Amino acid sequence: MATESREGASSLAKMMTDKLLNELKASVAQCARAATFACGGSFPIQDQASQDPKHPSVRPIQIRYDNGEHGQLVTLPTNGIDSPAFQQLLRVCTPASFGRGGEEVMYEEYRKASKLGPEDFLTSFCPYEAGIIDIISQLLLPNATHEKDKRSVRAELYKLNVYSSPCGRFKAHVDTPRSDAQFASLVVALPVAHEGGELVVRSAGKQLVFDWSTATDPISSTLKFAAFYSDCEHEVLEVTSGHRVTLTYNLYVTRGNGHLAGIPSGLDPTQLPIYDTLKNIFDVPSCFPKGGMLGIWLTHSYAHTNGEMNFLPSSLKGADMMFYETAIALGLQCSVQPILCYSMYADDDDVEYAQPTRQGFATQQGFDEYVHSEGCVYGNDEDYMNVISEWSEENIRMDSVTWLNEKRAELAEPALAYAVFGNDPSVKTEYSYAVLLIDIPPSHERAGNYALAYHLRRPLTPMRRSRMRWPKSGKRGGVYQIRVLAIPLPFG
Ligand SMILES: O=C(O)CCC(=O)C(=O)O
Ligand SMILES: [Fe+2]
Repeated sequence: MATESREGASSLAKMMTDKLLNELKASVAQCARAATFACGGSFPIQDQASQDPKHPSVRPIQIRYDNGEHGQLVTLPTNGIDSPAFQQLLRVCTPASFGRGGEEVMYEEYRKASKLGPEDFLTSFCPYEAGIIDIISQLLLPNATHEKDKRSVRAELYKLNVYSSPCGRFKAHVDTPRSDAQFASLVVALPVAHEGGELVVRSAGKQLVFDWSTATDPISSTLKFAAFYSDCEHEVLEVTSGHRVTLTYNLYVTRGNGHLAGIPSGLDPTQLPIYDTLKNIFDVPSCFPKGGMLGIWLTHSYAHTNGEMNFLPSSLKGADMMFYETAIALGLQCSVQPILCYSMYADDDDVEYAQPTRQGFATQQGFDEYVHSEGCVYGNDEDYMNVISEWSEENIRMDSVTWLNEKRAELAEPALAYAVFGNDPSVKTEYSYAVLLIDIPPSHERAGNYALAYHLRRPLTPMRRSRMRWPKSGKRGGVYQIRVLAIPLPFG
Protein backbone atom coordinates (compact mmCIF):
# COMPACT_ATOMS: atom_id res chain seq x y z
CA MET A 1 0.00 0.00 0.00
CA ALA A 2 2.76 2.38 1.08
CA THR A 3 4.70 1.45 -2.06
CA GLU A 4 1.64 2.10 -4.20
CA SER A 5 1.08 5.56 -2.79
CA ARG A 6 4.78 6.40 -3.17
CA GLU A 7 4.62 5.32 -6.81
CA GLY A 8 1.43 7.33 -7.28
CA ALA A 9 3.07 10.45 -5.81
CA SER A 10 6.15 10.09 -7.97
CA SER A 11 4.18 9.64 -11.18
CA LEU A 12 2.12 12.70 -10.23
CA ALA A 13 5.35 14.66 -9.71
CA LYS A 14 6.59 13.47 -13.10
CA MET A 15 3.36 14.53 -14.76
CA MET A 16 3.60 17.93 -13.14
CA THR A 17 7.24 18.36 -14.16
CA ASP A 18 6.46 17.30 -17.74
CA LYS A 19 3.57 19.72 -17.90
CA LEU A 20 5.66 22.65 -16.63
CA LEU A 21 8.57 21.74 -18.89
CA ASN A 22 6.27 21.58 -21.92
CA GLU A 23 4.94 25.03 -21.05
CA LEU A 24 8.50 26.28 -20.75
CA LYS A 25 9.50 24.73 -24.10
CA ALA A 26 6.46 26.32 -25.78
CA SER A 27 7.38 29.61 -24.21
CA VAL A 28 10.99 29.37 -25.42
CA ALA A 29 9.75 28.62 -28.96
CA GLN A 30 7.26 31.47 -28.78
CA CYS A 31 9.88 33.96 -27.53
CA ALA A 32 12.34 32.95 -30.21
CA ARG A 33 9.63 33.35 -32.86
CA ALA A 34 8.39 36.67 -31.58
CA ALA A 35 11.83 38.11 -30.98
CA THR A 36 12.75 41.16 -32.96
CA PHE A 37 15.34 40.58 -35.68
CA ALA A 38 14.82 43.80 -37.62
CA CYS A 39 13.25 47.18 -37.11
CA GLY A 40 12.53 50.19 -39.26
CA GLY A 41 10.84 53.56 -39.41
CA SER A 42 10.61 56.88 -41.16
CA PHE A 43 11.04 60.60 -40.54
CA PRO A 44 9.48 63.52 -42.40
CA ILE A 45 12.07 65.84 -43.91
CA GLN A 46 11.67 69.50 -42.97
CA ASP A 47 13.90 72.56 -43.31
CA GLN A 48 13.93 72.86 -39.54
CA ALA A 49 14.45 69.47 -37.88
CA SER A 50 12.05 68.95 -35.01
CA GLN A 51 13.35 67.80 -31.63
CA ASP A 52 9.83 67.06 -30.43
CA PRO A 53 10.05 63.37 -29.42
CA LYS A 54 6.45 62.77 -30.56
CA HIS A 55 7.01 64.25 -34.03
CA PRO A 56 10.70 63.97 -34.86
CA SER A 57 11.88 65.07 -38.28
CA VAL A 58 15.18 65.49 -40.09
CA ARG A 59 16.66 68.23 -42.26
CA PRO A 60 17.20 67.79 -46.03
CA ILE A 61 20.19 65.53 -46.59
CA GLN A 62 23.31 66.93 -48.20
CA ILE A 63 25.79 64.76 -50.07
CA ARG A 64 29.15 66.30 -51.03
CA TYR A 65 31.38 64.54 -53.52
CA ASP A 66 34.07 65.25 -56.06
CA ASN A 67 33.40 64.94 -59.80
CA GLY A 68 37.12 64.72 -60.54
CA GLU A 69 37.50 68.47 -60.95
CA HIS A 70 35.33 70.21 -58.38
CA GLY A 71 33.50 69.55 -55.18
CA GLN A 72 29.77 69.02 -55.81
CA LEU A 73 26.75 69.25 -53.56
CA VAL A 74 23.41 67.44 -53.85
CA THR A 75 20.63 68.26 -51.41
CA LEU A 76 17.82 65.73 -51.18
CA PRO A 77 14.95 66.03 -51.81
CA THR A 78 15.59 69.64 -52.93
CA ASN A 79 17.65 68.59 -55.99
CA GLY A 80 15.40 66.27 -58.00
CA ILE A 81 16.72 63.44 -60.12
CA ASP A 82 16.87 65.68 -63.20
CA SER A 83 19.22 68.18 -61.55
CA PRO A 84 22.83 68.25 -62.88
CA ALA A 85 24.20 67.66 -59.36
CA PHE A 86 22.19 64.42 -58.99
CA GLN A 87 23.00 63.24 -62.52
CA GLN A 88 26.71 63.82 -61.84
CA LEU A 89 26.43 61.84 -58.62
CA LEU A 90 25.09 58.90 -60.65
CA ARG A 91 28.07 59.20 -62.98
CA VAL A 92 30.76 59.18 -60.29
CA CYS A 93 29.36 56.03 -58.65
CA THR A 94 31.14 52.84 -59.70
CA PRO A 95 29.65 49.33 -60.09
CA ALA A 96 29.16 47.56 -56.76
CA SER A 97 30.61 44.11 -56.19
CA PHE A 98 29.67 41.52 -53.57
CA GLY A 99 31.64 38.97 -51.59
CA ARG A 100 31.57 35.31 -52.64
CA GLY A 101 33.90 32.68 -51.19
CA GLY A 102 36.26 35.33 -49.81
CA GLU A 103 36.48 37.22 -53.14
CA GLU A 104 34.84 40.42 -54.41
CA VAL A 105 32.93 39.56 -57.59
CA MET A 106 30.78 41.42 -60.13
CA TYR A 107 27.74 39.61 -61.40
CA GLU A 108 24.79 41.75 -62.42
CA GLU A 109 22.32 38.88 -62.30
CA TYR A 110 22.99 38.79 -58.57
CA ARG A 111 23.72 42.40 -57.74
CA LYS A 112 23.16 45.38 -59.99
CA ALA A 113 23.98 48.57 -58.15
CA SER A 114 26.58 51.30 -58.04
CA LYS A 115 28.36 52.76 -55.06
CA LEU A 116 30.55 55.41 -53.48
CA GLY A 117 32.87 54.40 -50.64
CA PRO A 118 32.99 56.47 -47.43
CA GLU A 119 36.23 58.11 -48.61
CA ASP A 120 34.45 59.43 -51.72
CA PHE A 121 31.67 61.48 -50.19
CA LEU A 122 30.51 63.35 -47.10
CA THR A 123 26.97 63.57 -45.83
CA SER A 124 25.22 65.87 -43.41
CA PHE A 125 23.01 62.99 -42.29
CA CYS A 126 23.79 61.61 -38.85
CA PRO A 127 21.87 58.52 -37.63
CA TYR A 128 22.66 59.39 -33.99
CA GLU A 129 21.17 62.88 -34.34
CA ALA A 130 18.05 61.48 -36.01
CA GLY A 131 17.53 59.13 -33.03
CA ILE A 132 17.90 56.01 -35.18
CA ILE A 133 20.75 54.62 -33.10
CA ASP A 134 18.68 55.03 -29.94
CA ILE A 135 15.86 53.04 -31.54
CA ILE A 136 18.25 50.28 -32.60
CA SER A 137 19.88 50.17 -29.16
CA GLN A 138 16.55 49.69 -27.51
CA LEU A 139 15.10 47.14 -29.91
CA LEU A 140 18.06 45.14 -31.11
CA LEU A 141 20.58 45.50 -28.30
CA PRO A 142 18.94 45.32 -24.88
CA ASN A 143 21.46 45.55 -22.06
CA ALA A 144 21.88 42.87 -19.42
CA THR A 145 20.64 44.70 -16.35
CA HIS A 146 23.12 43.22 -13.89
CA GLU A 147 26.17 43.87 -16.06
CA LYS A 148 28.35 46.73 -14.86
CA ASP A 149 29.61 47.52 -18.33
CA LYS A 150 26.70 48.51 -20.48
CA ARG A 151 26.77 48.10 -24.22
CA SER A 152 26.38 50.75 -26.86
CA VAL A 153 26.08 50.84 -30.61
CA ARG A 154 28.75 52.32 -32.85
CA ALA A 155 27.54 53.06 -36.37
CA GLU A 156 30.13 53.27 -39.12
CA LEU A 157 29.20 54.67 -42.52
CA TYR A 158 29.91 51.93 -45.08
CA LYS A 159 28.60 52.89 -48.55
CA LEU A 160 26.31 55.07 -50.59
CA ASN A 161 24.48 52.70 -52.94
CA VAL A 162 22.32 53.42 -55.97
CA TYR A 163 19.95 50.75 -57.31
CA SER A 164 18.47 52.07 -60.56
CA SER A 165 15.81 50.77 -62.91
CA PRO A 166 15.89 48.72 -64.96
CA CYS A 167 17.07 45.68 -63.04
CA GLY A 168 18.69 47.34 -59.98
CA ARG A 169 18.69 44.54 -57.39
CA PHE A 170 20.66 42.56 -54.83
CA LYS A 171 19.60 38.92 -54.54
CA ALA A 172 19.33 37.06 -51.22
CA HIS A 173 22.54 37.14 -49.18
CA VAL A 174 23.91 37.50 -45.68
CA ASP A 175 26.30 40.43 -45.17
CA THR A 176 29.94 39.66 -44.48
CA PRO A 177 30.62 40.90 -40.94
CA ARG A 178 33.42 43.49 -41.00
CA SER A 179 34.56 42.38 -37.55
CA ASP A 180 33.39 40.05 -34.81
CA ALA A 181 31.89 43.01 -32.98
CA GLN A 182 29.49 43.72 -35.85
CA PHE A 183 26.02 42.64 -34.85
CA ALA A 184 23.74 44.37 -37.37
CA SER A 185 23.46 46.56 -40.47
CA LEU A 186 21.54 49.78 -41.00
CA VAL A 187 20.13 50.94 -44.35
CA VAL A 188 18.88 54.51 -44.73
CA ALA A 189 16.82 55.27 -47.84
CA LEU A 190 17.33 58.82 -49.11
CA PRO A 191 14.35 60.74 -50.52
CA VAL A 192 14.70 59.95 -54.22
CA ALA A 193 11.71 58.92 -56.37
CA HIS A 194 11.60 55.22 -57.28
CA GLU A 195 9.30 52.21 -57.34
CA GLY A 196 10.02 48.60 -56.43
CA GLY A 197 13.29 47.84 -54.65
CA GLU A 198 11.66 46.45 -51.50
CA LEU A 199 14.11 45.25 -48.85
CA VAL A 200 13.10 41.77 -47.64
CA VAL A 201 14.71 40.56 -44.39
CA ARG A 202 14.35 36.93 -43.20
CA SER A 203 15.11 35.17 -39.95
CA ALA A 204 14.12 31.70 -38.75
CA GLY A 205 11.25 31.32 -41.19
CA LYS A 206 9.86 34.83 -40.70
CA GLN A 207 10.23 37.74 -43.07
CA LEU A 208 9.75 41.49 -42.98
CA VAL A 209 9.34 43.63 -46.07
CA PHE A 210 10.44 47.27 -46.06
CA ASP A 211 8.74 48.92 -48.99
CA TRP A 212 10.21 52.37 -49.54
CA SER A 213 8.84 52.97 -53.00
CA THR A 214 7.72 56.56 -53.41
CA ALA A 215 4.60 55.72 -55.47
CA THR A 216 2.37 57.08 -52.72
CA ASP A 217 4.72 59.94 -51.83
CA PRO A 218 5.63 61.46 -55.21
CA ILE A 219 7.67 64.34 -53.80
CA SER A 220 9.44 61.77 -51.61
CA SER A 221 9.91 63.99 -48.59
CA THR A 222 10.41 61.15 -46.14
CA LEU A 223 13.57 59.46 -44.95
CA LYS A 224 13.21 55.74 -44.23
CA PHE A 225 15.43 53.24 -42.49
CA ALA A 226 15.72 49.58 -41.53
CA ALA A 227 18.21 47.74 -39.32
CA PHE A 228 18.63 43.98 -39.03
CA TYR A 229 20.90 41.47 -37.33
CA SER A 230 23.95 40.37 -39.28
CA ASP A 231 22.81 36.76 -39.45
CA CYS A 232 19.59 37.65 -41.32
CA GLU A 233 19.27 36.77 -44.97
CA HIS A 234 18.06 39.78 -46.96
CA GLU A 235 17.54 40.94 -50.52
CA VAL A 236 16.68 44.04 -52.53
CA LEU A 237 13.94 43.27 -55.06
CA GLU A 238 14.10 44.73 -58.53
CA VAL A 239 13.74 48.51 -58.85
CA THR A 240 11.06 49.11 -61.48
CA SER A 241 11.44 52.87 -61.91
CA GLY A 242 13.71 55.67 -60.75
CA HIS A 243 16.70 55.40 -58.44
CA ARG A 244 16.78 53.87 -54.97
CA VAL A 245 19.60 55.66 -53.14
CA THR A 246 20.73 54.38 -49.75
CA LEU A 247 23.37 54.96 -47.11
CA THR A 248 24.50 51.75 -45.40
CA TYR A 249 26.12 51.54 -41.98
CA ASN A 250 27.81 48.68 -40.15
CA LEU A 251 26.66 48.51 -36.52
CA TYR A 252 29.10 47.36 -33.87
CA VAL A 253 28.57 46.55 -30.22
CA THR A 254 30.94 48.48 -27.98
CA ARG A 255 31.47 48.78 -24.28
CA GLY A 256 29.81 51.98 -23.14
CA ASN A 257 28.54 53.47 -19.94
CA GLY A 258 24.92 52.92 -20.89
CA HIS A 259 24.31 56.54 -21.70
CA LEU A 260 26.22 57.01 -24.91
CA ALA A 261 23.11 56.37 -26.93
CA GLY A 262 20.92 58.17 -24.43
CA ILE A 263 19.02 55.07 -23.36
CA PRO A 264 18.97 54.23 -19.68
CA SER A 265 18.21 50.54 -19.35
CA GLY A 266 14.49 50.46 -18.69
CA LEU A 267 14.17 46.69 -18.85
CA ASP A 268 12.14 45.00 -16.11
CA PRO A 269 12.96 41.27 -16.34
CA THR A 270 9.82 40.29 -14.40
CA GLN A 271 7.78 41.60 -17.34
CA LEU A 272 9.55 39.38 -19.84
CA PRO A 273 7.20 36.82 -21.40
CA ILE A 274 9.13 33.80 -20.15
CA TYR A 275 9.53 34.93 -16.54
CA ASP A 276 6.32 33.43 -15.13
CA THR A 277 6.75 30.14 -16.96
CA LEU A 278 10.28 29.64 -15.66
CA LYS A 279 9.27 30.76 -12.18
CA ASN A 280 6.57 28.04 -12.09
CA ILE A 281 9.30 25.42 -12.16
CA PHE A 282 10.71 26.82 -8.92
CA ASP A 283 7.43 27.18 -7.15
CA VAL A 284 6.75 23.46 -7.46
CA PRO A 285 9.07 21.49 -5.15
CA SER A 286 8.42 18.22 -6.98
CA CYS A 287 9.96 19.67 -10.15
CA PHE A 288 13.65 18.85 -10.18
CA PRO A 289 13.61 18.08 -6.41
CA LYS A 290 17.34 17.35 -6.47
CA GLY A 291 18.14 20.18 -8.87
CA GLY A 292 18.96 19.97 -12.57
CA MET A 293 20.29 21.75 -15.59
CA LEU A 294 18.23 23.46 -18.29
CA GLY A 295 19.83 24.13 -21.66
CA ILE A 296 18.88 26.51 -24.46
CA TRP A 297 20.67 26.46 -27.81
CA LEU A 298 21.14 30.15 -28.52
CA THR A 299 18.99 31.33 -31.40
CA HIS A 300 21.37 33.88 -32.95
CA SER A 301 24.91 33.47 -34.19
CA TYR A 302 27.76 34.88 -32.10
CA ALA A 303 31.52 34.90 -32.52
CA HIS A 304 31.55 32.70 -29.43
CA THR A 305 34.78 30.92 -30.32
CA ASN A 306 36.66 34.20 -30.38
CA GLY A 307 37.87 34.69 -26.82
CA GLU A 308 38.67 38.38 -27.27
CA MET A 309 35.81 39.73 -29.27
CA ASN A 310 32.74 37.78 -28.32
CA PHE A 311 31.52 40.10 -25.52
CA LEU A 312 29.27 37.33 -24.26
CA PRO A 313 26.97 37.47 -22.40
CA SER A 314 26.80 41.22 -23.08
CA SER A 315 26.40 40.70 -26.82
CA LEU A 316 23.36 38.41 -26.48
CA LYS A 317 20.51 39.48 -28.74
CA GLY A 318 16.75 39.30 -28.80
CA ALA A 319 15.28 36.10 -27.32
CA ASP A 320 18.70 34.92 -26.07
CA MET A 321 19.10 38.07 -23.99
CA MET A 322 15.58 37.55 -22.71
CA PHE A 323 16.32 34.01 -21.43
CA TYR A 324 19.53 35.15 -19.79
CA GLU A 325 17.88 38.12 -18.10
CA THR A 326 15.01 35.98 -16.86
CA ALA A 327 17.32 33.39 -15.33
CA ILE A 328 19.36 36.07 -13.60
CA ALA A 329 16.19 37.75 -12.33
CA LEU A 330 15.16 34.43 -10.78
CA GLY A 331 18.45 34.20 -8.92
CA LEU A 332 19.80 31.33 -11.02
CA GLN A 333 23.36 30.68 -11.97
CA CYS A 334 23.60 30.60 -15.70
CA SER A 335 26.37 30.66 -18.17
CA VAL A 336 26.85 31.04 -21.89
CA GLN A 337 29.14 28.24 -23.05
CA PRO A 338 30.43 26.87 -26.31
CA ILE A 339 29.53 23.24 -26.69
CA LEU A 340 31.65 21.17 -29.01
CA CYS A 341 29.45 18.51 -30.54
CA TYR A 342 32.12 16.26 -31.90
CA SER A 343 30.98 13.81 -34.44
CA MET A 344 33.05 10.69 -34.04
CA TYR A 345 30.12 8.36 -33.50
CA ALA A 346 27.31 10.37 -34.97
CA ASP A 347 26.90 11.04 -38.65
CA ASP A 348 28.39 14.27 -39.86
CA ASP A 349 25.16 16.09 -40.68
CA ASP A 350 25.82 18.92 -38.30
CA VAL A 351 29.17 19.69 -39.80
CA GLU A 352 28.14 19.27 -43.41
CA TYR A 353 25.17 21.55 -43.21
CA ALA A 354 26.85 24.17 -41.09
CA GLN A 355 27.67 27.33 -42.96
CA PRO A 356 30.13 29.02 -40.67
CA THR A 357 30.77 32.66 -41.38
CA ARG A 358 34.11 33.07 -39.66
CA GLN A 359 35.95 29.96 -40.71
CA GLY A 360 39.29 31.65 -41.38
CA PHE A 361 40.06 32.82 -37.91
CA ALA A 362 39.53 29.79 -35.75
CA THR A 363 40.69 27.23 -38.27
CA GLN A 364 43.91 28.88 -39.23
CA GLN A 365 44.85 29.96 -35.77
CA GLY A 366 43.97 26.64 -34.17
CA PHE A 367 45.80 24.56 -36.72
CA ASP A 368 48.98 26.60 -37.18
CA GLU A 369 49.56 27.19 -33.55
CA TYR A 370 48.84 23.65 -32.56
CA VAL A 371 51.31 22.17 -35.01
CA HIS A 372 54.03 24.71 -34.32
CA SER A 373 53.81 24.80 -30.58
CA GLU A 374 53.21 21.12 -29.93
CA GLY A 375 55.14 19.73 -32.86
CA CYS A 376 52.78 16.84 -33.26
CA VAL A 377 49.83 15.75 -35.29
CA TYR A 378 47.02 13.35 -34.66
CA GLY A 379 45.73 10.73 -37.00
CA ASN A 380 43.89 7.87 -35.39
CA ASP A 381 40.68 7.70 -33.46
CA GLU A 382 42.36 7.29 -30.13
CA ASP A 383 44.53 10.36 -30.58
CA TYR A 384 41.55 12.24 -31.89
CA MET A 385 39.72 11.43 -28.69
CA ASN A 386 42.76 12.66 -26.77
CA VAL A 387 42.66 16.01 -28.54
CA ILE A 388 38.99 16.34 -27.79
CA SER A 389 39.31 15.38 -24.17
CA GLU A 390 42.35 17.61 -23.65
CA TRP A 391 40.20 20.41 -24.89
CA SER A 392 37.47 19.91 -22.39
CA GLU A 393 37.99 20.06 -18.70
CA GLU A 394 35.17 17.69 -18.04
CA ASN A 395 32.78 15.97 -20.39
CA ILE A 396 29.19 16.30 -19.47
CA ARG A 397 26.61 14.09 -21.02
CA MET A 398 23.96 15.53 -23.24
CA ASP A 399 21.31 13.66 -21.29
CA SER A 400 22.23 15.40 -18.02
CA VAL A 401 20.77 18.59 -19.51
CA THR A 402 17.07 19.14 -20.13
CA TRP A 403 17.07 20.90 -23.50
CA LEU A 404 14.30 23.40 -24.12
CA ASN A 405 14.71 23.85 -27.87
CA GLU A 406 16.42 22.33 -30.91
CA LYS A 407 19.82 23.44 -32.12
CA ARG A 408 20.09 25.03 -35.56
CA ALA A 409 22.93 23.61 -37.64
CA GLU A 410 23.67 26.92 -39.34
CA LEU A 411 24.64 28.50 -36.00
CA ALA A 412 27.74 26.32 -35.55
CA GLU A 413 31.08 28.13 -35.39
CA PRO A 414 34.45 26.53 -36.15
CA ALA A 415 36.12 25.82 -32.81
CA LEU A 416 38.94 23.37 -33.26
CA ALA A 417 41.17 22.41 -36.16
CA TYR A 418 43.58 19.53 -36.31
CA ALA A 419 45.64 17.65 -38.85
CA VAL A 420 44.88 14.12 -39.92
CA PHE A 421 47.87 12.38 -41.52
CA GLY A 422 47.58 9.08 -43.37
CA ASN A 423 46.66 8.00 -46.90
CA ASP A 424 44.66 11.13 -47.30
CA PRO A 425 46.19 13.94 -45.22
CA SER A 426 43.71 16.63 -44.37
CA VAL A 427 42.79 19.32 -41.92
CA LYS A 428 39.58 18.73 -40.03
CA THR A 429 37.49 21.25 -38.24
CA GLU A 430 35.11 20.72 -35.37
CA TYR A 431 32.28 23.09 -34.71
CA SER A 432 30.76 24.37 -31.55
CA TYR A 433 27.42 25.86 -30.62
CA ALA A 434 26.75 28.56 -28.06
CA VAL A 435 24.31 27.49 -25.38
CA LEU A 436 22.84 28.97 -22.28
CA LEU A 437 22.96 26.56 -19.34
CA ILE A 438 20.77 27.33 -16.35
CA ASP A 439 21.51 25.63 -13.06
CA ILE A 440 18.39 24.74 -11.03
CA PRO A 441 19.15 24.30 -7.34
CA PRO A 442 17.46 21.50 -5.35
CA SER A 443 13.97 22.44 -4.21
CA HIS A 444 14.96 23.14 -0.58
CA GLU A 445 17.39 25.86 -1.75
CA ARG A 446 14.93 27.55 -4.07
CA ALA A 447 12.34 29.21 -1.86
CA GLY A 448 12.21 32.96 -1.98
CA ASN A 449 15.39 33.38 -4.00
CA TYR A 450 13.92 35.17 -6.92
CA ALA A 451 12.46 38.17 -5.12
CA LEU A 452 15.81 39.00 -3.55
CA ALA A 453 17.70 38.17 -6.71
CA TYR A 454 15.60 40.55 -8.76
CA HIS A 455 16.22 43.25 -6.20
CA LEU A 456 19.98 42.70 -6.21
CA ARG A 457 20.11 41.95 -9.95
CA ARG A 458 22.54 39.11 -9.50
CA PRO A 459 22.38 35.35 -9.02
CA LEU A 460 22.19 34.10 -5.47
CA THR A 461 22.96 30.43 -5.72
CA PRO A 462 26.59 29.44 -6.10
CA MET A 463 27.27 27.23 -9.12
CA ARG A 464 27.41 23.70 -7.79
CA ARG A 465 30.72 22.61 -9.15
CA SER A 466 30.35 19.07 -7.94
CA ARG A 467 27.86 18.46 -10.74
CA MET A 468 29.44 20.40 -13.52
CA ARG A 469 32.74 22.12 -13.89
CA TRP A 470 33.24 24.99 -16.26
CA PRO A 471 36.35 24.94 -18.38
CA LYS A 472 38.78 27.72 -17.62
CA SER A 473 39.35 30.09 -20.49
CA GLY A 474 42.72 29.89 -22.21
CA LYS A 475 43.36 26.50 -20.60
CA ARG A 476 45.87 25.51 -23.22
CA GLY A 477 48.18 28.41 -22.41
CA GLY A 478 46.55 30.69 -24.91
CA VAL A 479 47.16 28.32 -27.80
CA TYR A 480 43.51 28.22 -28.68
CA GLN A 481 42.20 31.00 -26.50
CA ILE A 482 38.77 29.50 -26.58
CA ARG A 483 36.80 27.60 -24.03
CA VAL A 484 35.29 24.34 -25.05
CA LEU A 485 33.01 22.00 -23.25
CA ALA A 486 32.92 18.70 -25.09
CA ILE A 487 29.71 16.77 -25.11
CA PRO A 488 29.45 13.46 -26.92
CA LEU A 489 26.48 13.39 -29.25
CA PRO A 490 24.12 10.55 -28.41
CA PHE A 491 24.36 7.51 -30.68
CA GLY A 492 22.04 7.26 -33.69
O1 LIG B 1 19.99 48.68 -49.83
C1 LIG B 1 19.53 47.83 -49.09
O2 LIG B 1 18.37 47.88 -48.68
C2 LIG B 1 20.38 46.68 -48.60
C3 LIG B 1 21.68 46.61 -49.31
C4 LIG B 1 22.47 45.42 -48.87
O3 LIG B 1 21.96 44.38 -48.57
C5 LIG B 1 23.92 45.56 -48.74
O4 LIG B 1 24.47 46.61 -49.09
O5 LIG B 1 24.54 44.58 -48.27
FE1 LIG C 1 23.35 43.20 -47.50
